[in-house]
Amino acid sequence: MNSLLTDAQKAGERVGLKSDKIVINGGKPLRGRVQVRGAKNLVTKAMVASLLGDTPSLLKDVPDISDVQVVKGLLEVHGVRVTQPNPGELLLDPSNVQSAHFAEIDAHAGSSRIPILFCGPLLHQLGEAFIPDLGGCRIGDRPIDFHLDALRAFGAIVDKQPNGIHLKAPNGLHGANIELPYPSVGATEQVLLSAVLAEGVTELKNAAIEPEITDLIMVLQKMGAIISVEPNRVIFIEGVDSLRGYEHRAIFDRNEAASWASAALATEGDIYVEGAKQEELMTFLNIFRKVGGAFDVHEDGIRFYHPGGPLKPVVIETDVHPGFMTDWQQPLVVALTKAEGVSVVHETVYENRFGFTEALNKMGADIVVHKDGLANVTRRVPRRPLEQAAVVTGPTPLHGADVHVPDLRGGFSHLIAALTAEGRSTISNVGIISRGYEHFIEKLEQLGADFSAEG
Ligand SMILES: CC(=O)N[C@H]1[C@@H](OP(=O)(O)OP(=O)(O)OC[C@H]2O[C@@H](n3ccc(=O)[nH]c3=O)[C@H](O)[C@@H]2O)O[C@H](CO)[C@@H](O)[C@@H]1O
Ligand SMILES: C=C(OP(=O)(O)O)C(=O)O
Repeated sequence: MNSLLTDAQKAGERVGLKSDKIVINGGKPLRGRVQVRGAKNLVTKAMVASLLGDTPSLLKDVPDISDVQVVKGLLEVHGVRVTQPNPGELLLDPSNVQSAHFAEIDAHAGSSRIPILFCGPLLHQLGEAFIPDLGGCRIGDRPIDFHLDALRAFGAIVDKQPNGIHLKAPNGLHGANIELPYPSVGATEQVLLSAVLAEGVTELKNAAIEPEITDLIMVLQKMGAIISVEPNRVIFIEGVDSLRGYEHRAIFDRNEAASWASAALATEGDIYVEGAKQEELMTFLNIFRKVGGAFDVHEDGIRFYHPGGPLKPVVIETDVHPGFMTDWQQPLVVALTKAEGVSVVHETVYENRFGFTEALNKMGADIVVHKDGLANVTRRVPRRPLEQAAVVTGPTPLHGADVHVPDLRGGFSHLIAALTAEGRSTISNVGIISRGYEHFIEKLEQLGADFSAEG
């Protein structure tokens, strides 16, 4: 891959995106059907889990997104044979797992945060691991201290190097008692992927319990792991001697589903999201309804639509599951610019996740970001020192503008904003969107959007 390309161009190139820029003529409601497949936030981790087995794994409903390609490349440099028996399926054969050179690993690390999850499996298989500096969305510092503390507790020796970290486990990994300072998704996955083959029992307190974590636990249980999820965010893992491959259909991408739902509402449209399920979206659906959106739950998907009438302002606090997911707020904020009154979004998970609002303001929105958050005595989520709040005053009609995608969800919100705006918008750096939205250009076409992808 050409090293002069930007991260967004590289991400787009991995899935065959023809252009890093699209021009949208807004003002047309999105109507039609789209399909969501496996969740980026599960599929990539299940791919890493295949490293732990001694027979091949078969993963189904794998979306064609660039983060999947990044993890595929990383597995391949470590000797895993990755093939596609049928569209949307990956067969992952770990029978020849081997060490890779740092430069090779670094070249494949891409814009994803998944490389950090290779630590436990590689330590089990090879006794050492090189992990390059991480990509992923730039939405805060995104430290990896919980990951490294957990790995040290298992007995790993961590050596920080200029471009990444090197880990060794000369005496293998041993079960540990770990309490996370915050229910981090990634750190919980790190513990799961390390503990399943560690000697002895691991007790993890303050674990994340997102649906994608439950799905990963199901994958690991299919492989032969013994994991029990207890009340109050406690997980026990009894280490076993070996694991086999799994066959698994990935949980649907609830973040993509919520994004299309927000697109339907903001554009005053009607989108049937095939593959969306109610249970994992319950918190989103409540807020969607409070804002004025309508939905019908069906067996094979959910229809999201604007039923007419004015949209209403809401107060949202993003949170860990079962709270309002931080990845849902950006697309929904576009609909909030159309609500009659003042909405507030408290972002409590990341310290810098309102970068996308600048572009919305350029398009005519009235969004004020309070960098130190806002006091609110009636709130549900305990206040975190890092949080910010966005105050969205509506309704403000949006007009076309030239904007640059800052991150994955922010990028999708830019697409929606441009689709609702009066006139023409040029959106650059759209390759980032292909990190997590499968075939989004084709889906926009299916929904009748008026746009062209420029070279
Ligand atoms: C690939 C993937 O699954 N990404 C998701 C995952 O990210 P990711 O797993 O990176 O998110 P975490 O849950 O770990 O992060 C939550 C918070 O914990 C902090 N933290 C995390 C680890 C650590 O070692 N130290 C630390 O301070 C982070 O900076 C952040 O403030 O969960 C997030 C929260 O649901 C989602 O927004 C991302 O879409
Ligand atoms: C923050 C996100 O992803 P990642 O953790 O992969 O950067 C996201 O999916 O919105």
